[in-house]
Amino acid sequence: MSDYITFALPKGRIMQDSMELFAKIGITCPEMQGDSRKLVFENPETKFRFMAVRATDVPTYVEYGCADLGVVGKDTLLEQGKDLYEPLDLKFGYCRLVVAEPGELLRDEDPASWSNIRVATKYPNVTERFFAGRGVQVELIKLYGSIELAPLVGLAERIVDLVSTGATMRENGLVEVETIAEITSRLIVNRASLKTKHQRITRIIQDLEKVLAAESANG
Ligand SMILES: Nc1ncnc2c1ncn2[C@@H]1O[C@H](COP(=O)(O)OP(=O)(O)OP(=O)(O)O)[C@@H](O)[C@H]1O
Ligand SMILES: O=P(O)(O)OC[C@H]1O[C@H](OP(=O)(O)OP(=O)(O)O)[C@H](O)[C@@H]1O
Repeated sequence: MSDYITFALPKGRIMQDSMELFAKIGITCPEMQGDSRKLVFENPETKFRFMAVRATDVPTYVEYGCADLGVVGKDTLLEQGKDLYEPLDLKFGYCRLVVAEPGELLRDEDPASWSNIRVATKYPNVTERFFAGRGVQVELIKLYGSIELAPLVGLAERIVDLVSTGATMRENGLVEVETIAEITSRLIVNRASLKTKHQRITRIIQDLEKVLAAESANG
């Protein structure tokens, strides 16, 4: 067993928020500063290792134990449904997963009357579950990015995607129909690591919990 604690972190927007939070409990990695194409960074003094991976791949690295811990959006967890321990809501990475369609289409119809629709999304499982709960049949079109383009070119009139500032929807003439879920980033833990590295991992969770509680008390 490695004496390192390994984190899988998404390369994009979540990486910086994660490292800023970890610094507050003394987890740092000087090797990560500066531009680099490296994918693994280590702090040999404190025995922490950080892997930079695609956001959607974080749960896989943690599930297979290549990483003991990971940070990932709740959207990805809802979509993948993997068996991971999810002890903490880290509160950053806030956005919403919504159903949306062109504004002019919403003016002419009532979404409550939908019975059979086509939806483009990066989140087919969440979308199918959501509409199944409403008794609406969906034809799913799986996309990997720029979902807002689909209604503009007639690929699908409706989409399910993330909204943060709302700028992407607005600039593409789309409006929200309904929120499916509020999203934040979560800490996830490999179940075996929780047993084999119990003391160090429990300490990390408890320390983070204290920082998050203090931050929410300070507004
Ligand atoms: N506009 C946004 N504002 C805030 N958080 C967001 C936004 N878009 C995505 N997120 C959150 O950040 C996570 C990672 O998003 P990011 O854009 O870095 O990766 P991605 O390119 O969507 O994923 P991948 O690289 O795996 O395809 C998302 O899963 C979500 O939880
Ligand atoms: O409400 P806004 O602040 O405009 O943000 C929403 C956009 O951000 C995300 O896309 P991302 O930047 O990850 O690119 P992608 O479409 O390639 O996934 C999301 O999929 C929306 O397109």
